[in-house]
Amino acid sequence: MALRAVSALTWGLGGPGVGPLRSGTFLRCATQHRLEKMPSSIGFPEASRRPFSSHRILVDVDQSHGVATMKLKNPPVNSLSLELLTEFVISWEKLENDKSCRGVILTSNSPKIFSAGLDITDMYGKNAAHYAEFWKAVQEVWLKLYTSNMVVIAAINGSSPAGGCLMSLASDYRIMADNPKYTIGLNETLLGIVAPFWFKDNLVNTIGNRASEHALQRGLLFPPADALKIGLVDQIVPEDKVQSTALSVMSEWLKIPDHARQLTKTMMRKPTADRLLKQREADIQNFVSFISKDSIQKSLHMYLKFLKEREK
Ligand SMILES: CCCCCCCCCCCCC/C=C/C(=O)SCCNC(=O)CCNC(=O)[C@H](O)C(C)(C)COP(=O)(O)OP(=O)(O)OC[C@H]1O[C@@H](n2cnc3c(N)ncnc32)[C@H](O)[C@@H]1OP(=O)(O)O
Repeated sequence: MALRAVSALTWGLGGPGVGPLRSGTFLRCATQHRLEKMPSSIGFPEASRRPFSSHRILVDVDQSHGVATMKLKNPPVNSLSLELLTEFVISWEKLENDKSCRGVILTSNSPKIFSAGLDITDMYGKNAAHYAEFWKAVQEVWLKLYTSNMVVIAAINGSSPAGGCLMSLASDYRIMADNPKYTIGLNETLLGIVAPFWFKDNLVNTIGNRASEHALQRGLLFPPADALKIGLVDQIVPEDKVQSTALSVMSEWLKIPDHARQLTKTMMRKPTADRLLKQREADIQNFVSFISKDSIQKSLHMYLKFLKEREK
């Protein structure tokens, strides 16, 4: 009975005003019925799985439930290199174009590390053209995640500093493994660099202005319990429950009619995304000139040295 009510609502609202979303909505309603019958804590049945992958991205689409799991796979620390970012965009577009895919769980293939953030070696000792290409790819990944029509859930199964935190922030919901050894946050200032305005905007939209001011200036990295307290993550769960919780949360989100959720998401996020879109080229130029400075290159050099030499 409840299933029918959801579908009637969805289709009833699929009028001329939501034209571009309509056909997707019909397809997605069929998926929705099956999804609501799914015991949410189980994995995907083999028969309906359609995996695809590239060197650094593994994707497993469960077609019958309309949910994909995307895993970052760039050992040793899942740094967001130009190659990974490029492959990410290609895989993401594939999912966006797959009308049966309504939600993505973003996670890591490595134990202990969700992502070490932007690959510092892409920001150090390269030329201006490389920095520009790299930054454009960083922008593109953020825009894709932040403005996606799909439900995006970050299953943060390890540490998630800086760019790793940004990917999580761009998701709709964040579930983190409750292990005090893991941390999450925008720690750019600790590297002697500055989080750009759109990292800051995404953080402010998530945890508020005062908490962002504090966290950003000090480059704070929060253990899960503290991240939960300030709203940087939405839920913390035992390490072995991250994926099953993500599936369960996804099934709740997918009960909402797609077009209504998507329009609401757009209403909430478009002004922030537009701020970057309006000055995308200037933002690239800012990054290139900032990162090329001798003082910044020196800071990055020192930080890389610190990472290599610190006691484990
Ligand atoms: C007027 C205002 C103007 C403003 C203009 C603004 C313009 C924009 C400015 C620039 C903005 C840039 C934004 C940057 C965002 C980022 O994401 S920067 C990256 C930040 N990341 C980090 O600080 C994380 C660093 N890494 C770690 O803390 C740890 O590695 C780990 C993730 C916790 C894992 O620890 P562990 O398992 O112990 O592994 P390690 O031994 O430390 O590392 C293994 C090897 O990996 C190398 N490595 C680690 N992180 C990175 C990385 N991010 N990039 C590249 N390489 C990395 C590490 O050095 C080890 O290397 P080897 O010793 O050679 O094995």
